[in-house]
Amino acid sequence: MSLLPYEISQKMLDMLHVNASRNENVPLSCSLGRVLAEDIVAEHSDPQFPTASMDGYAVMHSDLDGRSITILGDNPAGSYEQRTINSGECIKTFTGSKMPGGADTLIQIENVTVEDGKIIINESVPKGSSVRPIGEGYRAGDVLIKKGTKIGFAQIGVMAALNHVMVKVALKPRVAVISTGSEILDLGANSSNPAQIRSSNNYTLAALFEQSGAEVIQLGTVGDDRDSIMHIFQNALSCADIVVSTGGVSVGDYDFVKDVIPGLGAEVVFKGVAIKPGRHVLVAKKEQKFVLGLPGFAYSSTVTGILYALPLIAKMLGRERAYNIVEAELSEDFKKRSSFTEFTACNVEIVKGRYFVNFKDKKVGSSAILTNMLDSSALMITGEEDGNLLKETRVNVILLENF
Ligand SMILES: Nc1nc2c(c(=O)[nH]1)N[C@H]1C(S)=C(S)[C@@H](COP(=O)(O)OP(=O)(O)OC[C@H]3O[C@@H](n4cnc5c(N)ncnc54)[C@H](O)[C@@H]3O)O[C@H]1N2
Ligand code: MOO
Repeated sequence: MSLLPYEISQKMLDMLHVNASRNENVPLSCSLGRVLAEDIVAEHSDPQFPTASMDGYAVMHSDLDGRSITILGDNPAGSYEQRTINSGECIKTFTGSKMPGGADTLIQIENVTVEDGKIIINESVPKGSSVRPIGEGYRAGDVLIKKGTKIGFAQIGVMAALNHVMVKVALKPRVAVISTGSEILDLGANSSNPAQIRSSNNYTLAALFEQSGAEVIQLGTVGDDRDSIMHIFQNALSCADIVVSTGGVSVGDYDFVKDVIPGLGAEVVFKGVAIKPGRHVLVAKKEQKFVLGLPGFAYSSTVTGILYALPLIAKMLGRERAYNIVEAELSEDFKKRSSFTEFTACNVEIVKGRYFVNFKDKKVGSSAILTNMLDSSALMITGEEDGNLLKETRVNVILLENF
């Protein structure tokens, strides 16, 4: 079986045309975790007027020379103060109030004594003190949040401040997930013999895709039966943008998925990539939809889900990239196991702003070991040309948080 180099498989994936223009309007309060389908531009500056940031007296700084200053009255927050002060005058002004015209400084209540309708300055403050200038936060016309951004708490707050009651977000791509294999038992199903294996792949992948912004259609498990597999794939294709299956793509007598996918009328983009784990991965396209046949092993299916499904989901959402790759330094020697591009579960530590990689408690074995991805794990990438690597070598790692 000839295997495609990893870099070429990624280029081919990247060249696939993906429909990235579908969007909907949702209430701001329902938009957490969704992906913005438009730039958020400030319609006004923040603040729109010079605004007090302390409770005190709005004054002319040149008056703070020890003289007493006459209080004209109160200016509570929210009132549209129209008065202008002249030299020798002040207005009691509160945190959040628009500053009166003529005032350039706010002297706090704690710094003055009030006597006979006047303030006496006990301790002066610098010019402009406790006044938020126009545009302190942003100016009208500033692009505050870019299209393609995943909405988090800060984005929600900024959009609320701009009175975005509704938000235009990318439609969630629909991803159907299927586990194949006669030996696998779906969650909660009774076991009839100890050789059966509890299915984890369809749940791992569903969680991974949901975390990446997709809507998941969980289709459970199907046995190694050509007709049943064909039937479940046809159903999946009728309702999903991407169909992702695990198992049945290698060379065994019961590996039917690799034959069923072309039988669906899907065009195989590639099958077999020089990666470890996941060399049997199959990517196919049918019109605007995609079918991914991932290998059955739990670690292989998760890694190939990250490498081949997440970029499609990200593109459909209009996001720039599916995951973050950072440069890190090996804290220990690393033994490469194959001549393929390898994705090795590792621990990532941040020390003084730099990433370091170690393999403490990571087991070396088959591609079934999903527990290697627990804790603060990442995937270290070593290329086809790499051999064993010495401590302190710089490597690239895929961070597995914040998809
Ligand atoms: N003669 C060869 N044998 C194998 C080759 C090969 O090239 N020649 N490739 C090996 C590699 S590498 C992989 S990866 C697997 C991939 O095989 P399949 O995709 O056909 O997967 P299965 O055989 O169906 O399952 C493999 C393994 O994973 C377990 N599994 C399956 N589904 C689930 C699930 N939903 N949850 C948890 N675990 C699952 C399954 O029980 C098997 O143990 O083929 C190698 N063989
Ligand atoms: O393709 Mo397999 O995933 O190398 O174990």
